[in-house]
Amino acid sequence: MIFSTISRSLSRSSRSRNVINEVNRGKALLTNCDLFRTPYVNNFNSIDQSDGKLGFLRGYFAAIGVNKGSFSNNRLSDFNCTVANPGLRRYFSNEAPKKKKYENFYPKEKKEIPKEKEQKAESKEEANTNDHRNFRETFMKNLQNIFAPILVIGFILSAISSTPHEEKQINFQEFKNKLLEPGLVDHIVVSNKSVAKVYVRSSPQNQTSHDAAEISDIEGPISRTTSRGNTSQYQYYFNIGSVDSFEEKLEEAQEALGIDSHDYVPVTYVSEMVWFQELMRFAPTILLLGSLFYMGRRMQGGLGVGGTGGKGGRGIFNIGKAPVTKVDKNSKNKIYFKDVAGCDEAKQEIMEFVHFLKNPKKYEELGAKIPKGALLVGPPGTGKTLLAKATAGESGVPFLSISGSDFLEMFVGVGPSRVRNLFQEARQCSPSIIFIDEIDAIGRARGRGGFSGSNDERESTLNQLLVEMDGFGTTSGVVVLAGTNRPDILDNALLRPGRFDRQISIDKPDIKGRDQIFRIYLKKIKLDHEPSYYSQRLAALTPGFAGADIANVCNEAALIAARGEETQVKMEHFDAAIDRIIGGLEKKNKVISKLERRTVAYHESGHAVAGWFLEHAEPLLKVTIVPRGTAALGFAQYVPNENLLMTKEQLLDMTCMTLGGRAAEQVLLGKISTGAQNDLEKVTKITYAQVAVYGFSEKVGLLSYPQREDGLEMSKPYSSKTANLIDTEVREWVTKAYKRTLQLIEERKEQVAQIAELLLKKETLHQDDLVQVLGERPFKSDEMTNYDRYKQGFQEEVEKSADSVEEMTTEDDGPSPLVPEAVPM
Ligand SMILES: Nc1ncnc2c1ncn2[C@@H]1O[C@H](COP(=O)(O)OP(=O)(O)OP(=O)(O)O)[C@@H](O)[C@H]1O
Ligand SMILES: [Zn+2]
Repeated sequence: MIFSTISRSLSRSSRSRNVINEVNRGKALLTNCDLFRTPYVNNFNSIDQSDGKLGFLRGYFAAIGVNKGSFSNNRLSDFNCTVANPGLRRYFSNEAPKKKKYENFYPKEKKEIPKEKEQKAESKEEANTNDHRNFRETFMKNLQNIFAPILVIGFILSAISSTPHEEKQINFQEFKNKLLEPGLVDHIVVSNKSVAKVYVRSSPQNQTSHDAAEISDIEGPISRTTSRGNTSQYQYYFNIGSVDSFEEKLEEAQEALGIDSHDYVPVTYVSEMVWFQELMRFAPTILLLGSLFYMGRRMQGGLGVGGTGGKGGRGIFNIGKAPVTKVDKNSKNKIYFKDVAGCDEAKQEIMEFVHFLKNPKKYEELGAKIPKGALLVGPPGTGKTLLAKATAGESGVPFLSISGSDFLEMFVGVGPSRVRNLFQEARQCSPSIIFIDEIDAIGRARGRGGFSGSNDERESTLNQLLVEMDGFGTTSGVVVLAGTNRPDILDNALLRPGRFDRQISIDKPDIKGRDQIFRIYLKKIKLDHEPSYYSQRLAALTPGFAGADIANVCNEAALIAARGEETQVKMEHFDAAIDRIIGGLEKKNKVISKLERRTVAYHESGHAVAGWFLEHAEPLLKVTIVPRGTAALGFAQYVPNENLLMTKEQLLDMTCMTLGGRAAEQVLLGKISTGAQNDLEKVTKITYAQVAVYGFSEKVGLLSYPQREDGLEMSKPYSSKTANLIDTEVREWVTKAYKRTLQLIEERKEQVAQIAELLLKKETLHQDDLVQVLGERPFKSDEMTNYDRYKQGFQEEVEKSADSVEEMTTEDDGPSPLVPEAVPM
């Protein structure tokens, strides 16, 4: 099923391509030619996909060198146990140091890749999951932070308040007998109406003040001079039931002792504050306030859902503010145009905008209205975001970047308010540039395709965006760039002049573009040759790859080299990396019966031989029966040329080559298998396109009914009669093509068998092996094919242009050299 993976990306790219074509005044006619522009593979399909996951895991372990024996059988659950088993874990940990090796492949000063990745890792998801994981931890920590001090303070206070003085608790009886009777009581202080503190004279009342003074010298801080010139000390206390009963009892006792009522012990009443108790009284309030504060802090980080995730600073009251990344003059890690290879036209157009921004007067004087925005359109991974980042670095004006989905929030009204705030911020620092990535998240056509309630919110967000871009009271000085790979679903109002005036299309790079992108990424890798040696060959090998795929190839190659304990990355590693990217992981230990292997070999051999002897078929690069990916048992890989147009003959040859596998099965094995399903699917698609879209069929005529990619089409634009006609025509064409293929395979029967046997022996055959068996390919084209380029490189052809591009882009200071070219002076 290799093709399924490719075709998925293909359908995306061809979809956008479709649109781009429309936009580009129907420049390229053959949208479906994408089929042939990607590294084209005919693969043998297996029906059994159930063990895909296990296969993947096994592939992984095979690749990292884990003993196959670890897997006792085919069940996935076994994998779980094996990972839990410490032995395997050791394999993982053994892996760890190897990672360092991988770093070897990047020269030291080039630490950019990890950095870039770090930036990517700031992605919301990751931050959010981290948030959740850490929530409990942080909560506990905060709990400790807040409450531990409170507890400690409380403890200290309580300790202070109950500092063990030498006071002794006594009862009233003792008080009466031991203190009152000998006349030692100086005075009594009743604290808080509950405790009577007895201040004791060191000597009975009748002693001289001289003695008392002597005593006072030795006494501690609690002593105080009494009103009678004597010192007293608080030494005893006792609890009283109530003030009344205490007074009564005291009076009684003094009366009984015959003390004169004038000499009665003076009693004073005080209310004392006990710190700890007071604190405890306020504790609930403090707790409440504390937790409110804490929650508030959490809100700032957590409630900024869809924001920059945990960057913090956005509280619940800030929710209407968009999570913008701002780049200005002083920002570090800037990206420049030289970091974006290819897409020179797009660079020029963007710089034109920057020029508008910086010198508006010039245009306004002539009565020209300055364009408001540009849409960067292109398939995924072609560098739209990268180009926008580079614009930020290059333009020198403040650059506010946000993702379309960041506007949307779970609260109603947040989206529009974020748009308002974004533009407000941009206007404040104008001239400035706003970049909205993946604008389709909010820019989808209104009133279409959605039953969810979130639609209203999205629509009002879009409306606000429309208003901000070209509404009442908007001022100039702000340019809006937006990236999307689905311009077809955008609201028309967004695309009209005055809003996104221009569409800058960034297509998948052609061979030169790929060469340049490879150069950028190869520079970061330790190679055994010059980067240019590889970049040319690799560029020829990877038609249909976007910039992101190319970056991936280079990284993957370095990883594979590291895994093999190599010190340099070589061509074989790049080969393996490309195979892995287009075909998925190798599944060397997939259990395949001998018969199946034979079927696969003959099938692939059929493709190879058919392609070899068909003039317009793509030259084969290699054919393999090593199972790869989720379900493919083998595939043949071609090096397609980047044609913009395809002729009927070319398409016929393609069809026959694709049918070659099934034909070989039928002719040589006498049995057909399900393996050709994918091929047939492809053939059906190509033939339908020829008959119903490209007007190749005489019977159907020069009519074109392009299929809508979103599948929203309910009724066909033609009658059932035409539908019938199309169906019969397609069937006829395929039958004819198959007959032709059968004939070809019949003629070359022996060669097909030879190749198949060789395949069974060697598993992978390259073009050289085929030449040995089949002889040189009988067709020579006058033009250089991608395969020739792959073989020889294309030194002169590219060197000039590459140099000129470098000249153009490497100068950093001063106005970009692109500007004068772009702007008509
Ligand atoms: N022309 C290029 N030059 C250098 N690197 C590139 C180029 N195009 C893509 N890349 C690499 O691919 C990565 C992904 O590109 P980017 O995110 O810009 O793609 P995109 O077009 O915005 O994709 P999407 O539409 O999926 O968001 C970049 O980070 C960069 O590493
Ligand atoms: Zn096939």
